[in-house]
Amino acid sequence: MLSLEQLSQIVKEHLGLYMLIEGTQYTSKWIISESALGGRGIFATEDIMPGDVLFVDHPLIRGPRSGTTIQRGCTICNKLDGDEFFKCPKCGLLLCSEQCQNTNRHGDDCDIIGGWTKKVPTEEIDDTLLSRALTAIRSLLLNEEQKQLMLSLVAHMEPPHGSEITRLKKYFDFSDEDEQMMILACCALDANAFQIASPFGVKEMSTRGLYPVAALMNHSCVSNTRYTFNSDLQMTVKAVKPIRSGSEIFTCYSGILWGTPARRTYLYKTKHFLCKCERCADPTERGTLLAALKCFVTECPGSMLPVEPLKLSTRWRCLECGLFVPNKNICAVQGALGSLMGTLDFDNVNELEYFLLRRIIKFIPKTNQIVVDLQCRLIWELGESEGLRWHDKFRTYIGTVNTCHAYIFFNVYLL
Ligand SMILES: C[S@@+](CC[C@H](N)C(=O)[O-])C[C@H]1O[C@@H](n2cnc3c(N)ncnc32)[C@H](O)[C@@H]1O
Repeated sequence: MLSLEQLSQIVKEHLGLYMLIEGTQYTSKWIISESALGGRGIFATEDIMPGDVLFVDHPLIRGPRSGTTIQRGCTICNKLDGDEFFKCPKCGLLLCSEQCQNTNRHGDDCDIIGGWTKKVPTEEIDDTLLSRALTAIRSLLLNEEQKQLMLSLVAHMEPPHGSEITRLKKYFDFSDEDEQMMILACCALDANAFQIASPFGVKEMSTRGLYPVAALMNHSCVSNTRYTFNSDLQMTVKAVKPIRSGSEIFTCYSGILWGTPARRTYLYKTKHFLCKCERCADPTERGTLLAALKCFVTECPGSMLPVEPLKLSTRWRCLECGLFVPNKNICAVQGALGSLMGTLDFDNVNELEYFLLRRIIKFIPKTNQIVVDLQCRLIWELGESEGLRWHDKFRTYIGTVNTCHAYIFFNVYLL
């Protein structure tokens, strides 16, 4: 592990190239330091105002995500599967066009993979597996300093990572050294990678990037920054609220509109920690009641919330009639709601609208994250689809969407 001084130096060099953006010099208003949450974090060295750019990071490695349900697409432009897709005869990577095949990026990928001895003919190589492993494979292209930076990031070793690399050995021979580096890259990616947003409406493979400076930011469910990507996949991190000198600068690893049980479970499963931030500790989540469920007493109009939200086995209590419900019953309802959501076709706007207005609202309070999520999706779709404009539907949603969203964004994100 590098010392804080060594890490700060490498980070400065990594960012140095990008400090001058559109003629503006951004001086850093933060340092890397020990965090009370454990490990390192980023801390303000002067008072920071909302809108201030904190840094512009660029990925050490980027590429397809590694989940088993990954979509099949071009490994260069990320376009999703079509008739014209083919495997590169030299390396077996999936491509959509000669143009993508002729890019430097593919040339680099192909040089590494094409340099390995193939154990089977190219047609028999599992291109989906190769795509899942590709981001880690790209770690072999890093120079020594970049490797050092990647290896200085937190890495999740348990449960064991890199099965996609081990499985590749059925198709290729590569050195133990390469294997070790790719597996370490998988561990670093798991702990630190950011999913890269693609422009709305563009159907692309989901991708991720290892942004090493952003990766040093710890999580808070009431983060004080937000990030955006430009077309070159640079990530700009800006403050969204005043940050006092000496305070920690946070990002949010989970969905901000998820209720506490959903956020904490996600953070535990993916980032291996149980968040204890003040939003997680507040049963009402700053009055937004995002996790609320309807009271189990049929005639009671009340909402139920966890009594001690930081305890995984907490009882829940109705705010109206005071009924206590054991955690296992709450989990059963949450599981059933999750299954119900799993049956939805999110591309079908009419189905979503029917589900929201006629079905789900009978079972959960209007403040619940599922209602909020469906409202967001509908606003998005109705605002974008031809002949289905958001303002035409305005009256239907005005009571719920306007007040609910303004309230949630204000309380959760901005305060
Ligand atoms: C992307 S890294 C953040 C930087 C990290 N602290 C370091 O020293 O490099 C993510 C890891 O930091 C820790 N972490 C981040 N936010 C946390 C929080 N709110 N509470 C506890 N641990 C946190 C967890 O170990 C998590 O897996």
